[in-house]
Amino acid sequence: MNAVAQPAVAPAVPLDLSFAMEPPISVRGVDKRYDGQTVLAGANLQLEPGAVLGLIGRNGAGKSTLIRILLGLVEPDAGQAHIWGQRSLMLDDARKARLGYVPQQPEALPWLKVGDMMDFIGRFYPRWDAAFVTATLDRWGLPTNKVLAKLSPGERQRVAIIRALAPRPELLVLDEPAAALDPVARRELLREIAQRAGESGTSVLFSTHIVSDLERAASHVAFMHEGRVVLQTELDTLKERHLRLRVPASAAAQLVGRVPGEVARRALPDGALSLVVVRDEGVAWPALVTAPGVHADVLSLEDLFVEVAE
Ligand SMILES: Nc1ncnc2c1ncn2[C@@H]1O[C@H](COP(=O)(O)OP(=O)(O)OP(=O)(O)O)[C@@H](O)[C@H]1O
Repeated sequence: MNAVAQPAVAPAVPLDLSFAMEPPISVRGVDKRYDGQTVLAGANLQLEPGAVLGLIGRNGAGKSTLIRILLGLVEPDAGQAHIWGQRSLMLDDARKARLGYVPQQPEALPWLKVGDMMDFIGRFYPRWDAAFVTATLDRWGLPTNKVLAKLSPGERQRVAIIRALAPRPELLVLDEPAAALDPVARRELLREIAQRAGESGTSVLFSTHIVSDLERAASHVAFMHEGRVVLQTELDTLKERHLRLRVPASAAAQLVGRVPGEVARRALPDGALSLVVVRDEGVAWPALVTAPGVHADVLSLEDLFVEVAE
């Protein structure tokens, strides 16, 4: 009898859930310089199990670099990044198998047809959901018989998203997943992310500069500015815990040092100050909030982004 060639199937990853209690992502005091330029300066980030964390920041703020460091693809100059309690540079197979990543510009295996690439990659993942791949390629109108290199950037990004979701990851990291997507595709993606987090408890980190995407999908938001995460907060309590204060020039001149809970400060043309302050749950606002002439207002997510990123 002729031996029939069988596809090489990766051995099943032993089920080790001992790390499930650890935070999916923990980044502490990470520094990175490129060619003498400081890109990350003491960046911290924490993702709790089941949370959907949107990482927002302007172009060049350091989001992709932080993501690459936390995945162990780039070595930091200082500080530590951990995935489920293990150093990102030394991730074991059990953790890698439960991690999905969509890079900003997916470029892997461009010579393969979409369907062949999915079949090939699927062999490496014990929990690969082939039915999800077929159904989602069809639902998102993606051709299985087209070579990846011939897809549009948006189509390639959607293929990369399906590829990252198919192994049913418990941690999903997406670097600007919506950048090349049209508004309809963006909504579909955000719905998929929110559904995964809600139904399967998948923890998600995605970077973006689109505030409305955060409002649709995220439970938490981290603002990145000039290489640091300047603020990380829950979206539901954002409005109760943050205030913008307009401090008139006369009072601003007497302000010595930082105000308790201060997260951003901007000098206004007339000598007044615009301050953003945060308070912990159950803690009173600083006295400055009710000082004569000080005007306090509640911030929208977009206001807060503008205040911390200016
Ligand atoms: N490999 C590299 N070599 C040199 N400089 C780099 C490298 N990677 C990133 N940088 C620089 O680091 C800075 C931060 O880049 P990064 O891609 O992390 O920012 P970002 O917040 O993701 O930006 P964007 O929103 O535009 O994608 C930029 O000034 C960039 O030029």
